[in-house]
Amino acid sequence: MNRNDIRIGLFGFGVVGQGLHTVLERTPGLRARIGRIGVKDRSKTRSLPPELFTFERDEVLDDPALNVIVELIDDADEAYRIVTGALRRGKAVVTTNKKMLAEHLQELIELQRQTGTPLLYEAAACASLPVIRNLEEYYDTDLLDAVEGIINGSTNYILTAMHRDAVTFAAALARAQELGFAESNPALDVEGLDARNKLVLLLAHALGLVARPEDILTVGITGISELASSYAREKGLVIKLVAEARRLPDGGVAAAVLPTLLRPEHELARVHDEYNGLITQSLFTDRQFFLGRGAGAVPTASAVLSDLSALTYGYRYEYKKLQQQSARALAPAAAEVDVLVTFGQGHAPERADFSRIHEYFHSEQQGYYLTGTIGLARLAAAAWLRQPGISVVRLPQPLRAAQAAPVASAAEVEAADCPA
Ligand SMILES: NC(=O)C1=CN([C@@H]2O[C@H](COP(=O)(O)OP(=O)(O)OC[C@H]3O[C@@H](n4cnc5c(N)ncnc54)[C@H](OP(=O)(O)O)[C@@H]3O)[C@@H](O)[C@H]2O)C=CC1
Ligand SMILES: N[C@@H](CC=O)C(=O)O
Repeated sequence: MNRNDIRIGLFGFGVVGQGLHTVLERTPGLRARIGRIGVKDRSKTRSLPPELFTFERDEVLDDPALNVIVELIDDADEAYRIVTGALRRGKAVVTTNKKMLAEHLQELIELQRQTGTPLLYEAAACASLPVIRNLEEYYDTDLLDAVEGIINGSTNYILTAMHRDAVTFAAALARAQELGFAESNPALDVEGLDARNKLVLLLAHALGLVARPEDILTVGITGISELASSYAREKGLVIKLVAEARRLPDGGVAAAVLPTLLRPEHELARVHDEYNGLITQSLFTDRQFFLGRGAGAVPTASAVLSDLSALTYGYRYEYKKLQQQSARALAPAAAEVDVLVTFGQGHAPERADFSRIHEYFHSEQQGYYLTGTIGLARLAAAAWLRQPGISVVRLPQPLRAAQAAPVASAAEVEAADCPA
């Protein structure tokens, strides 16, 4: 494929698909044209000539006039069929579907190797931020210790609107949907699952680990309590949904997506609206920070455009960290985290799950909270974590290797004076 002859078979003509059309119209220097568009809904009026559209997947995949497939649909199962079908036909693919990628990453890496056909997905993690290719190429030799970021635009938009502008959760979510930031199923955003899927991609390209999404502890923003918000306000902290992956000294990796209290001087505390921010931590460069729009039509399409351009010079992911690392795995049992847990009477967390309880508080009006240290595996397995009426927010300290300390002694629990 050369820069003067990019013939795109496009799937999806929604927010990102139309964004790609806009971006291509305004990009001199790359002669790309959309040859066919696969969509689903026969009743929709389209802004382009009807003969461009089809409802048959194979009409696009088998069209010999098209030399690249761009998959921009919101159905992960159908996206999987499109992407694997294209790779098996030897057609290079660009996709934005992080759910599909996270669920099938190992298989898709294998398929690229078997077919010798590239699959690029810069927009699937952090939309317009150029993170995947940077993690893959720039940090090829200076090995990364951690990535930490706000990697979902909708939840950041909602939290910003609620805390800065005093908008309700429902109104902020509705606006994020109108603006094209939210997933078609917004539960993926607000329950933290979209951030988790993106973290799977970052783990592979930053730390050389292909994780199963369901193995990553994930808490979204729907349960953040009023008491947690007032705790944040009183301490001068902000709550953001943060995804974090960190190498532990024994070689394992701790990873989680958690609402997190951040100090105002933290880079991520100043990431607002639908913006994303990603911090990398490596041995030689130390700390670096990427900032940019994490959702929306044209910003997302700009990353798709960049992938199309990369294909014209033969670029493909080599999954360099996967080659460099041997047998790296998630190790939640070797990690711990400091959390704020708020709860009401009759909804207390299991105190014995904590290795240390730092503070305990009760307010007649607002309920109870405790702060403490808990093993990541313990927290993930805790039945109380998913109970209504209990809210868990990470304290500002990063994930870290678990200390040898035993779980809270009876005396410590007694001293903390928590209710049962
Ligand atoms: N919106 C954003 O900011 C970002 C989105 N993404 C990802 O990009 C993808 C697209 O998102 P977005 O554009 O917002 O979604 P939209 O809901 O706006 O558009 C979805 C498109 O997919 C088409 N579609 C759905 N199911 C099928 C199917 N079975 N066969 C063919 N076409 C189908 C729809 O067809 P029809 O028009 O007929 O309804 C529609 O054109 C998703 O994977 C999303 O996660 C990634 C980064 C940012
Ligand atoms: N729904 C996603 C869209 C981009 O990936 C988000 O809000 O981040």
